[in-house]
Amino acid sequence: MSSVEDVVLAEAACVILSKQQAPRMYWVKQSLETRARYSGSELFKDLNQMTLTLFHVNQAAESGRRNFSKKVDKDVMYGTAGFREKAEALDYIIYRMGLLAVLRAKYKNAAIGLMITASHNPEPDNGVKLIDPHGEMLEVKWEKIASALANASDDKLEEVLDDIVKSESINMSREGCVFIGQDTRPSSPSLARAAVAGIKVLSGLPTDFGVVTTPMLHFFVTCRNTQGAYGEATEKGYFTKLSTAFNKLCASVKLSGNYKPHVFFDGANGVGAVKMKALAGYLSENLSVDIYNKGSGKLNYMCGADYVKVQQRAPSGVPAPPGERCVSVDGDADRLVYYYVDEGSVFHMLDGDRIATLIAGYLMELVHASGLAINLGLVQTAYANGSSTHYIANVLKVPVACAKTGVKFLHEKALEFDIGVYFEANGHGTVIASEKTTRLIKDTISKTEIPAEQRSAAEGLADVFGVINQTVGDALSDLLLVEVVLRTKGWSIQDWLGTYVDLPNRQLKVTVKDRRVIQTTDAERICENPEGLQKKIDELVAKYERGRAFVRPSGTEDIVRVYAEADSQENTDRLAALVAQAVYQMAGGVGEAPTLP
Ligand SMILES: CC(=O)N[C@H]1[C@@H](OP(=O)(O)O)O[C@H](CO)[C@@H](O)[C@@H]1O
Ligand SMILES: [Mg+2]
Repeated sequence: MSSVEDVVLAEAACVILSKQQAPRMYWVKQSLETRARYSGSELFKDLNQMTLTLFHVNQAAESGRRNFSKKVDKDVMYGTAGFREKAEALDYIIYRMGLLAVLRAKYKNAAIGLMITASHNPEPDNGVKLIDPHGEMLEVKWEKIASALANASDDKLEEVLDDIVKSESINMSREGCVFIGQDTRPSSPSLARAAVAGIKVLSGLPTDFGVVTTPMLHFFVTCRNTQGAYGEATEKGYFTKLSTAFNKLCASVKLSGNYKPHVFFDGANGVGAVKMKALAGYLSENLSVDIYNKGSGKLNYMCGADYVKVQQRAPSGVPAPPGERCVSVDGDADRLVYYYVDEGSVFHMLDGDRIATLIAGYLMELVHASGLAINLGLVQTAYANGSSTHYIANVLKVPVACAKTGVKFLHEKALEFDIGVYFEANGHGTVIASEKTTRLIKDTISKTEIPAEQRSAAEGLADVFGVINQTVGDALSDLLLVEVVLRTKGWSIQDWLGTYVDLPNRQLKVTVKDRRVIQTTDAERICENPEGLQKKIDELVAKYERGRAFVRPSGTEDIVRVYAEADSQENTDRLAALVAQAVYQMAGGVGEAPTLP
């Protein structure tokens, strides 16, 4: 037994003795005595584990009570985007997520990511989410564990931590490596310190990457856990991987048609602007980027991808001439939307559905040209515009699947295809390839007996997977891929918009007493509870040409969302308002009732 472990055991005994927890005191004493007798045996290892756990868990709870006491009584929930709250109510949650990240890292025996951000939400908010070993979102079972840990009272903290260690059989002597990232919010640095405190008290190993985009942190985690096979876990490694593939793809296509290698970039006054500036330095003359909303204004205020998508208008602060291709990213740069304003000052948006169709169409062409038997599919949510679904299925002839809102559900569904493209209408999405497909593409490139054209298409596919961040939707990486496709096709943004016509659509929010009364099925397209609500929605929808509507409880806000589309904006707005009224009446609406337009 090493002297370090001796000290740990001795300290554990002191801490627990001093708290006069009689049963535990007895237990630790016994374990120390037994150690002497069984030193070196399996039984000793178990006892040592238990004592280590007791010590750490006790220290974590003590330090939590002392420095990060629980401030709010209200229960919080680890939702589709982790925890999101007002920043001042978050330090204890983030401290506890630091603890949980270490437990998860020890459980998985791999590095785990901890990102501090509230994405597109207002500047005074903040949040935290954990990233699993392959860059995925935290496993659903652990979301519940995260909520239980965040909601435990200070005096129950030790018990809850102990339960997690025992129920998940966590080996506490493993390394607990946690990668931390933060967005540019003023509250982020102190919250990152809370995370580090939580990580250290459980003897975890924090690596703080400072200000990074959420997708960069996903990338770093994946690089680390693949021992560098996915790339190098540094900013330089990230920029180099993306830009090398992008520059190669650009070099293979001459500038033609209406494509101009230039975009106006709205950075939402956040991290996207900072990292785009760095990335632009790697792109040589293949793309020039004019960056606006670089951080002098308020984060996400009247700018950014969410503002542009929801308000359906151009952000302030971007002086783009009419007809010019513009993009907006959100506060942590995992969402991307394109837009332009025409000569008549009319705003045109090209959202996640458009990006998905553009990319899926391009990939389908490469797959056909490569002659490979690859099953390509596209995953959307119920929020996808009906016209986009029709275009993908009937014009591009790419199979479409529908998943529940929330990236992890889309990602999961996309895994069912050899190559899965997934995008939420709000601009969050990416492309993933199965291991088998990645291998097949690689093998094809190296087989000289395969015709050169097919090999070159396979090389194109390989380069697409160099540009795209497969770990998660990534605004910067998606931007590069969209630019490659437009360049290849020789398209202006107007040409791209011309592929199909969006149906008018409207999103509304309804506040109800308890949004959990709304229960849905069939990828959230059907409402099962409250009884009778779906029947009412069906009746309303039937009255409108090309009508479609659904309702679901938000995972990130305390509201119910209503979505509607129909043949005209006027009809759409009316249908949305009627459905909102039905929700208000049948699902316990509070505050002012929704009014008709
Ligand atoms: C309609 C909509 O845009 N919903 C968003 C929003 O979720 P809600 O559960 O709808 O609040 O935030 C999620 C996290 O960013 C994102 O995945 C999702 O698409
Ligand atoms: Mg985001």
